[in-house]
Amino acid sequence: MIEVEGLIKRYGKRTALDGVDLSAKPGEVLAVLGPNGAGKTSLVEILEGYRPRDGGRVRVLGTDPARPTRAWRGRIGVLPQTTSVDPQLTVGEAVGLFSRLYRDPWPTGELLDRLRLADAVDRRAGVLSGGRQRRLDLALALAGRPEVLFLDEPTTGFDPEARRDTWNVVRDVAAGGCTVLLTTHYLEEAAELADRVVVVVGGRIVADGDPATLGGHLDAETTIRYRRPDGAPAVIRTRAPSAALLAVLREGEELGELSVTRPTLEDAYLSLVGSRHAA
Ligand SMILES: Nc1ncnc2c1ncn2[C@@H]1O[C@H](COP(=O)(O)OP(=O)(O)OP(=O)(O)O)[C@@H](O)[C@H]1O
Repeated sequence: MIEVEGLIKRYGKRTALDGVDLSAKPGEVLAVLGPNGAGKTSLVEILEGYRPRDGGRVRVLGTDPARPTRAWRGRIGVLPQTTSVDPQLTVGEAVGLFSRLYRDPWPTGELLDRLRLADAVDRRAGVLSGGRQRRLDLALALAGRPEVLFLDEPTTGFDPEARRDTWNVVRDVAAGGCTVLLTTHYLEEAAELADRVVVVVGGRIVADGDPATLGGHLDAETTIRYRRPDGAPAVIRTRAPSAALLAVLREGEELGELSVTRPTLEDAYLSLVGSRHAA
């Protein structure tokens, strides 16, 4: 669905993408993470056909986005980082207008229901709250039932409930076979949604793997924490958590506040980005 090899993007003397390789299969949800200025938006907008590249091979649904056709555009959905909806249009008008561009659109009423915007159908886009405006943007991205969906920071500024709602929509769309590529600053969002996480730092991919361990980039120690009977805290870091736990239990201790935690995506991300920044 997405194939990228040796992608280069320059702005004057500055190299924003420096030999990026990437691929995504049908129904896969891929999260692109990275600090500000890492090159995420450049990458996504090249794949969407909105920015030219300076080198490398790129195909989305078999087409080079540098030469987009109308038919190809009809098969991809785009949620840009900032809204592009005319603030004077009502929600119903905006979705209706977009739907007419596609051969087999998602029925407007159904789409608005799914995004919890049905009660706002007659409200102007410009007066919606930030979260609802973003959901309207998502409705427009989904209007054509895309095969590949690009989401640039889809839930920035959302409250937790709206974020969970949006995650469910994205999960449903992916379960229907749509490939989703999203950029996000929320590690929780990547951990919840993505089958694969790609970390970009300084225009290069520094890790590509599953969200639990980032493909083994993380030092996979487990932390066991508990309180001894005298109230003193104990912390054990180990690669063999079952054996360590058994050894403690054999001592006959009552383990207060026992917790066993695996490293999180955040740990992996921070260690990757931190070490690169320090380098
Ligand atoms: N139109 C442009 N002209 C010049 N430099 C640009 C342009 N767009 C991006 N850059 C530079 O290229 C680098 C990558 O920018 P890009 O917006 O792709 O990063 P990003 O990871 O999306 O950042 P953010 O998370 O802040 O959106 C940055 O150093 C940025 O300053």
